Amino acid sequence: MLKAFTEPFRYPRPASAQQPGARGGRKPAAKAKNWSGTLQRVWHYLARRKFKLALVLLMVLLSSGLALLGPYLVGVAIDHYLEGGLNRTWIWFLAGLAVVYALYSLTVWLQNIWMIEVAQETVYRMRLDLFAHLHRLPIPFFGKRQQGEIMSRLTNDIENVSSTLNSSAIQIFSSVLTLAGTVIVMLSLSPVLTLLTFTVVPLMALGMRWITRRTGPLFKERQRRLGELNGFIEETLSGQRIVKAFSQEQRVIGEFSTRNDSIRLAGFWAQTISGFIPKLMNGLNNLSFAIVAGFGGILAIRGSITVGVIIIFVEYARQFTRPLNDLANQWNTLLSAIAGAERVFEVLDENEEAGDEGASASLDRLEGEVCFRNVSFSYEEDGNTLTEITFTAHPGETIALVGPTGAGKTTLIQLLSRFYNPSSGIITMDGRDITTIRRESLRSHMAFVLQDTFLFAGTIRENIRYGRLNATDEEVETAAKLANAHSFIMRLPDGYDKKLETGGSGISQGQKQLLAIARAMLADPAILILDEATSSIDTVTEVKIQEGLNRLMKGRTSFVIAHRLNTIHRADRILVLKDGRLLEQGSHEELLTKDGFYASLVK
Ligand SMILES: Nc1ncnc2c1ncn2[C@@H]1O[C@H](COP(=O)(O)OP(=O)(O)OP(=O)(O)O)[C@@H](O)[C@H]1O
Repeated sequence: MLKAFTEPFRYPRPASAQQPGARGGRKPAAKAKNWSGTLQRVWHYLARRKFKLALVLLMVLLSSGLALLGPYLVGVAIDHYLEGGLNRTWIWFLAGLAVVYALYSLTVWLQNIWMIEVAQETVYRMRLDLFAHLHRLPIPFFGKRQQGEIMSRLTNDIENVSSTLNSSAIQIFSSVLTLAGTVIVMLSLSPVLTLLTFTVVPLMALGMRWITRRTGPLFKERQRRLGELNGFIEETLSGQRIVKAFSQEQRVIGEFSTRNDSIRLAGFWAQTISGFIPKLMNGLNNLSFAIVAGFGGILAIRGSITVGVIIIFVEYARQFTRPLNDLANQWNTLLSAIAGAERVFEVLDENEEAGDEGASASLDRLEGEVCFRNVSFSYEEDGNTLTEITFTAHPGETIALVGPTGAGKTTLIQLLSRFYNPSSGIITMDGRDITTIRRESLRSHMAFVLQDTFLFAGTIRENIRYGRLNATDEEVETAAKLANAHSFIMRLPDGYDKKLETGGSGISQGQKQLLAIARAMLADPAILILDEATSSIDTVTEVKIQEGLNRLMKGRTSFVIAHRLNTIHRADRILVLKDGRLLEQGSHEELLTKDGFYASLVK
């Protein structure tokens, strides 16, 4: 029972937090840049549950105190037995000991569940804040970073913080307390025996340092290679069609095998070397046990200490090496959690979509007049993607954007929807500078039908309703009818309730386009942005799409990135872009007469 009592309590770690191979919680310590700042911000989250946290701390204090009291009472009980034999007082001692054990278990259990509650609430908030913040970040942020990398902050890094808060944080705190308490009680009982017990500490520290210095870089290397392997898996799975189309399966499997093997090797050495830690600790523990027993025995024979004190020291010697071991184990976990929290805060510190601070106006109505006045823009510091663009689109007009690849057609649309702000010049809608209008309000008057229509996992009905969330079922169906999507939807097994998988696999390219048109129809915008599909669609569907689009564009100012000659033909105005400059503008006939760049493109 004594052993069970003094056995260090291990907080259960969620399976996902266990690093395969990082035995004993020894994970690579990614370096945190600003310790105190990060801890303060984590504290800010934790402080939401101050009362619970205070209870946890109280329980940690109590359990640490009880952990010290147990062995002490055992020693005293033994001395008492040696002196007075089996009597009433001795029975009371045993009963007291049982109460101490029970209270210890209770306090540990309470601190554990309360801390889990606080930790889960903390990471729930952090996750929510991060996700909401990601949705307020400007588009360039997503261009600069890999999707997988952002995802890993939302999942791995937050999980790292979560598991550390769940377990390591209080384990470290209670280890420090137990260690301090043990040393104080040991010193008060026998300073000589305390010093003798401590002779193994420098050996432990040196041994641990020697081992962790070698395993740290190995675990880190293993994590790095694992990260690279994840990237490789993600890439090959999402590019599966290309892998198969070019018969690259064997090469891909070969490369995977090489990468996999390098992880195996790094993991093998990291674990083999770190496997010495428990052996070393055990050996040194036994040594300190022998020292206490041997020298304690001599001291007892001389009468300077009692047998009970030797028993207490034996237990304490065991007890103080454990917190040391725990501290060493948890340290790396703590460091990597701080680094994880830092990565989360790094994203939280990213500026939200710029420019909305001064944009307080909202648009109740929009006629749809769009003006570009000397608009220039560049993605990079230097260079110009668009230069001095000036044109006016009157309400209800269809504007076709044409030009060779890389001319700046998409960029012009990005500026119009305020995904980016112009470097110079001004864009107005109904005469108002669009930088003064809140983005949300501005975009509520716009709808997009893009080449790569994104359909979410959900039913067809839900996907169309994305255009206007409060639309009724009837409105959804009316929009689908106007978009020419109704007939194909009705032919599907579950009609409007057919479930689509992410990306809309299961329906054809043309059908996706029809759904996108229905979605835009439902949004009923004043301004429409169309990116005409370049992929060939069968003639029947093509006609349906065209009909749907014609109905959609009626009465709205439409910008079409046009690829088909008949779309361009029908446009009220054509903007001809080349190398970021607006070379020509006018109707098809006007531009042909001009016999410039457009005429040469048509020819
Ligand atoms: N996020 C970005 N960061 C840096 N440069 C970019 C970015 N997006 C586009 N560019 C560059 O800006 C220029 C204009 O690109 P844009 O996509 O507007 O051309 P486009 O006319 O739409 O071409 P396409 O018809 O091929 O789609 C190109 O030179 C392109 O390389």
